[in-house]
Amino acid sequence: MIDETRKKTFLGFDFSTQRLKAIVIDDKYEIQQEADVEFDVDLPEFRTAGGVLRGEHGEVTAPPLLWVKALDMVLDRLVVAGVDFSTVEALSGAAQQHGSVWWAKGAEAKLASLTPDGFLHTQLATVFVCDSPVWMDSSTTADCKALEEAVGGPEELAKITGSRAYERFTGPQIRKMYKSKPRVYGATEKISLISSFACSLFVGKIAPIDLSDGSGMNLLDIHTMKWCDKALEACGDETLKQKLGEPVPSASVVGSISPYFVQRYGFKPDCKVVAFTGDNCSALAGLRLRSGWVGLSLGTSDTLLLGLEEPGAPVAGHVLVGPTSAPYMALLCFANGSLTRQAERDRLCGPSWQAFDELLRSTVRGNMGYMGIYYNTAEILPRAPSLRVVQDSAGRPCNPAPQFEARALLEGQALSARAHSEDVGLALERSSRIVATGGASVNTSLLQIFADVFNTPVYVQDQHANAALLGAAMRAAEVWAQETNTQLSGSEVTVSPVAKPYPDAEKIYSPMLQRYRKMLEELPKLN
Ligand SMILES: Nc1ncnc2c1ncn2[C@@H]1O[C@H](COP(=O)(O)OP(=O)(O)O)[C@@H](O)[C@H]1O
Ligand SMILES: O=C(CO)[C@@H](O)[C@H](O)COP(=O)(O)O
Repeated sequence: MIDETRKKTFLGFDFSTQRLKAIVIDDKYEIQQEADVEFDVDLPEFRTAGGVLRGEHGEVTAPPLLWVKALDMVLDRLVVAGVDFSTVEALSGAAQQHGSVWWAKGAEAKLASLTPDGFLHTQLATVFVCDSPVWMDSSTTADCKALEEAVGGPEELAKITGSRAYERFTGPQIRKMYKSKPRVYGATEKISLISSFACSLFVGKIAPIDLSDGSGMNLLDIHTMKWCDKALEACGDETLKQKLGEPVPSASVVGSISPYFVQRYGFKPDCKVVAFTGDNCSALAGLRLRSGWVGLSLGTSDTLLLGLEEPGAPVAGHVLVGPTSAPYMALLCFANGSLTRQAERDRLCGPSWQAFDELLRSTVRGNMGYMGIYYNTAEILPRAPSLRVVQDSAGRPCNPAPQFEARALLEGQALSARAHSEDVGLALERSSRIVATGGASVNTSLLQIFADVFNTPVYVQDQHANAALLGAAMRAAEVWAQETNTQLSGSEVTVSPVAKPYPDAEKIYSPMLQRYRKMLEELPKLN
């Protein structure tokens, strides 16, 4: 029997690219406490830039111990913020997608026998076989080709797994490890996604991969919800299935919290741990999009999200298993999001969003014909290397004044999002809305540009600017309520308009969209 009078809270985490965030909500979804740890700033000893380490040939990794140490830190920050962990009924989390964590032999036993008087990071220092390849990695083109060929071509792979082969997807990443570092592969007991790795820390055993994040691997059959044997065979040996474990629905309780957290932080022994999922999946869960609404996540990457009733067969972008009620979700991901905006801002006017905003305000919509493509990192959509292309109104290469570059950058990002969303059949109607979330969703000038370019109003959620984080805590609450047969008195999440398209938006941006498509066609292609 659940004691109705006792205070009940739910804890959510987001292990995203640049930081670890944590939030405590009550059973009415009201936010109680929050804390975060910024990897580059708070944990400089790992020497990351934007949360990652870069190699010479497109390899991008992060040390998993960084995330473990960040968890030690964020929990201590929650203690300082006054969190009473004994009120937490359930917790869940989100994480940057596609990255893989390679556990050494004996790791599971270690997770089960942590002593409460030590930090996690000191006790888990030797349980990882290597650094984790993350979603910005673009070094697996050959593995993508091999996987597509083995399964019967890119269209066939997309039909089965929801995506053609993408460099950052975990299947090609595993194949690269298997082929180029067989000793690392051989020494690995289990392979987790970053989401299931984070969940494992809480549950004290290797946690299962959830179906929604699991469909970002090019390994899962999104129709049968089982691993695709042909894809597994192409990416590893006969031990791969066992290394990955059986995937579970995202709304599963994977266990109770491990004794470590009970003894060290005062959690209840029956605090439930709900499967962790991908950050975009969690954002979709947190945004509660209605029919015709589209999510726009402006984190390190920019992504477009929406719920789907049917999987379809995408020509570009991804179909994932849905994290909540919609059976499937569509995802488009642009690698050059906030970090590119931030780097260009620094170059053009120094480290102030206000100064950047002043630059924007001294230009007009349509930017007098100046247009640009700014890829500071290899782009995912379209597949392209880092580059910069800036043109004047006659289509000539140019080097315009900073204010024109500022607008060219943001208009270019929004035009790219519109062009690619149209290409996958996403048609916005008069009643449509874009609901923005993520770190850059506080920037109303950026949201105004998206509203104009899409000719669609942009809203933000009233409760929190990070739907992935809020979504994690909400999923914990909902799955707990279902499991314990409890009615949540939960208030509805609400959204408010922040940017409305100007009446002449379509007239300005429709011809620019045609020009932008041409610029995209002329980009150098990756092999
Ligand atoms: N006012 C702002 N305008 C534009 N971007 C912003 C603003 N404030 C923060 N950001 C961007 O938000 C990004 C972090 O967003 P966040 O959603 O926390 O990323 P992630 O979840 O990928 O770690 C930073 O890279 C920063 O550039
Ligand atoms: O690769 C993808 C989605 O396919 C990225 O969106 C990652 O999931 C990183 O998320 P953020 O840290 O940018 O939120």
